[in-house]
Amino acid sequence: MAELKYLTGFGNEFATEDPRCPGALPEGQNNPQVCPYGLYAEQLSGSAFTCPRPANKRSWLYRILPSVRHKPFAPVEQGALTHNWDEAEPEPNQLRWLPFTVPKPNEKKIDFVTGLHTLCGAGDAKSRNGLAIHVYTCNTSMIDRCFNNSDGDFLIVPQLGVLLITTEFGKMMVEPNETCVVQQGMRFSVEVFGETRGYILEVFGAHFELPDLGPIGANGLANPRDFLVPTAWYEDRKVPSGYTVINKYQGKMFAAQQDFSPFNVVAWHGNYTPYKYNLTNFMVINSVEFDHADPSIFTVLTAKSTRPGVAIADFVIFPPRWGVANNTFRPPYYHRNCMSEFMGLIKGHYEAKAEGFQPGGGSLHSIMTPHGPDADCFEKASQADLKPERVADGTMAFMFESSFSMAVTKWGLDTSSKTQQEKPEDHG
Ligand SMILES: O=C(O)Cc1cc(O)ccc1O
Ligand SMILES: [Fe+2]
Repeated sequence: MAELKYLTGFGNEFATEDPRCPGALPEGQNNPQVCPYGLYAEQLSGSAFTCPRPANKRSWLYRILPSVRHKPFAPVEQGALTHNWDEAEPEPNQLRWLPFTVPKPNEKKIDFVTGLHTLCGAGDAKSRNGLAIHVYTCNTSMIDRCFNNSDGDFLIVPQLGVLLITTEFGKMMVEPNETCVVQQGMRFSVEVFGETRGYILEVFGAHFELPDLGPIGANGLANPRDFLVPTAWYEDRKVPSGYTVINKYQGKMFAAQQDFSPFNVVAWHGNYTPYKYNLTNFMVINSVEFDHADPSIFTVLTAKSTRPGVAIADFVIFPPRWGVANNTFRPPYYHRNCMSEFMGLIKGHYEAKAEGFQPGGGSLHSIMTPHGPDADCFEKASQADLKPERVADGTMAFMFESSFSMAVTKWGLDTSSKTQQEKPEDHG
């Protein structure tokens, strides 16, 4: 496949045409009486029409047929995806999962959508406030099927296998150690190339933003120019046997048939787009004299709540970096947090956790659940010679941190990946 081209910048006003159709973008207006090439103009709104300018998001898509040309939506098999937070009793203990099992291609063919499993979450899509954490495990590409999430935005963290994501806005290749965001309502289809696994942070009612930098200044952490946005790409493809548009709406899966590919957008402009980001571009800030800084210094993206400084969810990474602090216990401190902490591991190991935390697995430390380094880590770090040292080289752990008190799903508690929680005697 030819190298994909991307536009650059976080939240910019972009304009792009498939090079096969120069002049497809109307000039000077959004909906001329007749669009170039006889295309249909369609707006996709990502914010209320009346949101203040900095938060106002919409894009104009110029397409061969309008999205409305579909048969009715009807409920379909739900699998392990749910927004029902009352399936299981509350569980305040530390939870830990071994790598989530990926189905072998010769066993059962599972694509990205059928491979979605909800682990935990809170709040709801109806009142537009909350989150869900899913894992996807799949082995097959979506063929003549696309997905759109009417409930919220997906921040996708691939851990195993590359995703080739075709969206209405164009194509993105996303590999482990990268992340991508597909926002509410954007149709996409996922091609995979073998056994594939990753994590999804879904937020309802907010979009991801770059965190404010305060005294850090104008640069640092995830820099806006490193975010990549697809360029327009279309196919003019009739599908007489039926193309399936899957729609997650209020936590339920629906499907509608149409007789053409939805990836028929010849040109688009706007600031409401999917995007991707390579985690190695993160400009890491840390303590250079003493003490362990809070992990908020590693925030890549935040989905803010209406309370200042309080996130519906943050996406935080633990990248390779130098540890230099003097007279300091350098690993994460023991703590109890008024936030929920779900952690996953893309590669390598995480300094503060015992053996059970492996790439492709996860852990949940819920609100006020005590946690911290295991005894071995405590012992070593308390006696370490504090010379400058590389921390976490070759590794990438991450955290979805939320102000919501999350419920764990039945699947999350019953999956064979669920393992022994940390034992008190492992600590301190
Ligand atoms: O619990 C964890 O491992 C995540 C975490 C890391 C850190 O450096 C400080 C606080 C924190 O919650
Ligand atoms: Fe923590």
